[in-house]
Amino acid sequence: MSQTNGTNGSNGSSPSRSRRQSAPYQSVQDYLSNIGNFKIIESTLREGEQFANAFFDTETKVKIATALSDFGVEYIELTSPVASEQSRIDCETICKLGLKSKILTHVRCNLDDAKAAVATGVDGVDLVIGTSSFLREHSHGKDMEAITKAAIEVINYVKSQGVEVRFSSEDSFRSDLVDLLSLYRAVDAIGVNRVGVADTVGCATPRQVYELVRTLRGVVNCDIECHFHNDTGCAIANAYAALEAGATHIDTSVLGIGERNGITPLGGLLARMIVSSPDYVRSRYQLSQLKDLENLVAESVEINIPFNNPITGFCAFTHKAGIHAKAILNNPSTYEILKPEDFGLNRYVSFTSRLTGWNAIKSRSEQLGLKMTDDQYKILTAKIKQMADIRPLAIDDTDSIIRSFHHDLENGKA
Ligand SMILES: CC(C)(COP(=O)(O)OP(=O)(O)OC[C@H]1O[C@@H](n2cnc3c(N)ncnc32)[C@H](O)[C@@H]1OP(=O)(O)O)[C@@H](O)C(=O)NCCC(=O)NCCS
Ligand SMILES: O=C(O)CC[C@@](O)(CC(=O)O)C(=O)O
Ligand SMILES: [Zn+2]
Repeated sequence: MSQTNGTNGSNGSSPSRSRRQSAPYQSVQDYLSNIGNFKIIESTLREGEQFANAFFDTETKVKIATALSDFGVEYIELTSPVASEQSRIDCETICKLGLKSKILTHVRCNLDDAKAAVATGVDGVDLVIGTSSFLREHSHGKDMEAITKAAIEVINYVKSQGVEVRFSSEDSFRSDLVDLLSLYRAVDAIGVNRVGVADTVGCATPRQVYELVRTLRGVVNCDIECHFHNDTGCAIANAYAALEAGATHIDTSVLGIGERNGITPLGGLLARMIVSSPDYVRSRYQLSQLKDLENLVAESVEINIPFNNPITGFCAFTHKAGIHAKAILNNPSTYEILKPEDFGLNRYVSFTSRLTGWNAIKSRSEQLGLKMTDDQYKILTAKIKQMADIRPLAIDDTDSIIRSFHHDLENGKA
């Protein structure tokens, strides 16, 4: 595959014109929308530890937390200190690193857990309690009145310790809306910093998310955090819909790792957001570190990065079909909404298949320093297609065909 630097084909159009071209379906922004002003609560070290393959020793947690902070996420959420003695020690260790990101830990909504959380030295405590009938009946057994009472008691305690506090309702999308709004209103009234909406089972659609968050935005004054599981493949779209509706914070994990098939992935969310809010995303996050960050986490939990991962999947910036290749070589925006250079990556134009066209072969020949006429490139392309019809060609194979064709031309044999 040949690499292009993405600089050819610039059309030199005015900023407003190119903005229109890059986002043709963007409408005038809704006044509620936070797509250009959101914060990331990075939960690889909490939700991510719930991923089936995850085992993070202290050294790995420190490496991941440091990499996340260097990347620029605003918050890092850690496993509850009551989960185990090592979890508690690790939480204290990470708090003492002096990272740029604020450190949070995630605990059940009870006083004992909250005291253990505050004692670790975190900047904030994320409280959670299930509000759906499923969880009220089968998880903790509390009714809405008892949940509200516990929430108020625990939030007041955390606030009294001078620590930021968030209150989230687990399984929000299968909870009664009136119950939910009354609970959020009650915690907002006592000064909670954020309320959290959680699609715990991944059942919500973007439209449902938009409607719930927009309604909630009218009920509370505090920030709104959203957490989306990916069971039905909507986790990134739901995060986007939440921001459009006025959510302020989105939970992510690197590669989306978490309970079952996980949550909104950090890279996937940024792929979505950089298209909508390029200046905001480029100014806040060290995008060229994304690949290393994903590799670090992938190695830690012993998985491969999926081929179709946004941004870092091995073929995310590979263009194969001849029609695409020609246009990409003229102007990368023809078939790319993301710019690989934003992430310190390169694009590749394939020139080794039966789908290859002569423009790609011309480009590759020129990279090899071999000049021919357009008609000669076309004959050469036909030969490559003939070979590629028989078996997949490697780059070296194709380069050899190009070189030998050119050599024959020079020697009057072709
Ligand atoms: C938290 C933890 C230490 C509790 O362990 P445990 O006492 O052995 O209890 P179990 O895990 O079997 O059951 C969960 C308990 O939490 C209670 N609970 C569940 N959600 C709760 C909530 N949001 N607020 C308060 N209590 C809650 C349940 O009622 C149950 O209590 P029980 O002892 O009366 O049965 C353990 O589950 C753990 O290490 N968890 C890791 C963190 C985690 O589960 N995170 C998921 C995200 S919420
Ligand atoms: O604190 C939140 O907002 C989300 C919490 C949680 O991750 C809890 C869980 O593991 O079930 C969820 O998905 O509901
Ligand atoms: Zn979750």
